[in-house]
Amino acid sequence: MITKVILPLLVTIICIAWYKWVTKDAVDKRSNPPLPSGPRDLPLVGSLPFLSADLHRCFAELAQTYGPIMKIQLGGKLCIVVSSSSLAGEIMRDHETVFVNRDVSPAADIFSYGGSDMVFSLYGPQWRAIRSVCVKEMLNKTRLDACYSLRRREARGMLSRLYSKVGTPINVGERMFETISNVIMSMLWGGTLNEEERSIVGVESRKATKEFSALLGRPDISDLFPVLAWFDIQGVKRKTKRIHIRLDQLCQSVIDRRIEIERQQTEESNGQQRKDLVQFLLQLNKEGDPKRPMTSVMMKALLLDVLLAGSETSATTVEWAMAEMMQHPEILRKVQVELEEVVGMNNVVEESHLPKLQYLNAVIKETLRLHTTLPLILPRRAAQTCIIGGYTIPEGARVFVNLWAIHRDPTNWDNPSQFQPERFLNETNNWDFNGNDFRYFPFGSGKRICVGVPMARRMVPYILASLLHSFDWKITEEMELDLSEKFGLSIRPAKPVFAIPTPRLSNIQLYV
Ligand code: HEM
Repeated sequence: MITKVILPLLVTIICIAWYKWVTKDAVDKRSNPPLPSGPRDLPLVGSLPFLSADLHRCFAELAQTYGPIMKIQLGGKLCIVVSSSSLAGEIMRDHETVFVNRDVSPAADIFSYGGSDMVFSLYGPQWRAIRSVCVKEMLNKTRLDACYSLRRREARGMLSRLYSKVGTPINVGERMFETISNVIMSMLWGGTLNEEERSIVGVESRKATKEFSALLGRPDISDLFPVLAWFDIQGVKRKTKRIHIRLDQLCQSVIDRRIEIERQQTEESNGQQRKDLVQFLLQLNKEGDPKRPMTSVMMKALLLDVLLAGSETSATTVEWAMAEMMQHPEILRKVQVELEEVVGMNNVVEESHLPKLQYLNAVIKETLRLHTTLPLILPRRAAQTCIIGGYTIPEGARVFVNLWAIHRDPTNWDNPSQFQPERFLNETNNWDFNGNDFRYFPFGSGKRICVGVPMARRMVPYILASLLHSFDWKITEEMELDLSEKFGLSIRPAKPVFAIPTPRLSNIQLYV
């Protein structure tokens, strides 16, 4: 009886179990595609020991072996790197809601007052409210037009300072950072502070934002090994907190100053036009409209966002454009010929000239392609497990889109490593900055696309055009020009770019 019933039953069960076990892998693969492949990793540290400091280049090289989507274990973080325009489209457009949040490091968390800003906050009602205020009101055309006199004042100041240094080598990156952050600060609080206050606040905040972006761009053990975060081994958290306190006090002092000014104002002058952005934010704060919330923490977080996100990116773009033109004097000459035609030689550049400066605009587009300011954009975080390019991206993975590699992809660009502004002329595609073409999107794409595009579109060409219209620039043989890159929050030239200015305009009044 036992042999007749139990034995066949047992054999049947074993056969079914064996069949299930054998086919399990195939079924798993069908329903759950595998993780992408990637470089070897070691226990605990992952692939960290095998990576070089300039991550964007290193990722691009690894992609040659592992393909346009790969998995890299950085310490305790599982990272996914995509390096093709089609996969960038899958991440940033097709599955936008899954990847809409940034993967925030401990330093970024401190910088953003725990996500009360725009850059690092979670996608949700608060982010939507801040973003909408920024896009519709703070950086809209009318307000940017109204701030033109502040930008103009800073640009003229830059020309006058350069004029006093003619014939001597200028550190282009430093001067650009100074000028652009002055322009931004002027728009933020130029109507609130007097000249002396502006200069004190300017020096302090430039120093602090530089230190901040160095900290944000540096690999942090607490970020890669969350279990060690408490120990803050490199002291990144401690240093970030220290700088943050300084910047917080600085923003608070500006806000207090504005409150004091408004208190002193008479009834009639109170109705005057708002002159700067602090004034505008304070107004929102007072209104207390729940649809447009603006607490004092949000105000400070937003001021820091604009300062940090706007100055280094824009200044670096001008610095790279200048470096490329030092390398290619024929391109510099073409820009100057265009400026002579559009602006004239007895005049100064105005923002109203910018739409007519097509070659200059092509130079800027090419600079943003070849020297992609944020090479890995800002890493995103997978909110849920998702299939991209036929592979599984697990929930919580940090996702890097290697924009630097996409902007140099030979399948999309001829001679990708050459600086050729002409590629942006005579094209049916006008290669705009709206992030819809995943072959070229220097300002990112989708809901989190750079909110500062309208500001950068005015500031960067205006400053560059002013520099090239008012001065000739040259380098001597001793001033070696090195176009290699240094990886950080943004890519800067590894060695500072120096150039010597000589005035081009005969009317000295145009420099004062
Ligand atoms: C050449 C100059 C600039 C470049 C290349 C640049 C590039 C970028 C990029 C690539 C992103 C990430 C977009 C994404 O995740 O899809 C970004 C975000 C951002 N940028 Fe810019 N940016 C520039 C200038 C500015 C300026 C002048 C401001 C000042 C308002 C600014 C403010 C921001 C902010 C607030 C975000 C975060 C937006 C959000 O998360 O909703 N940027 N930028």
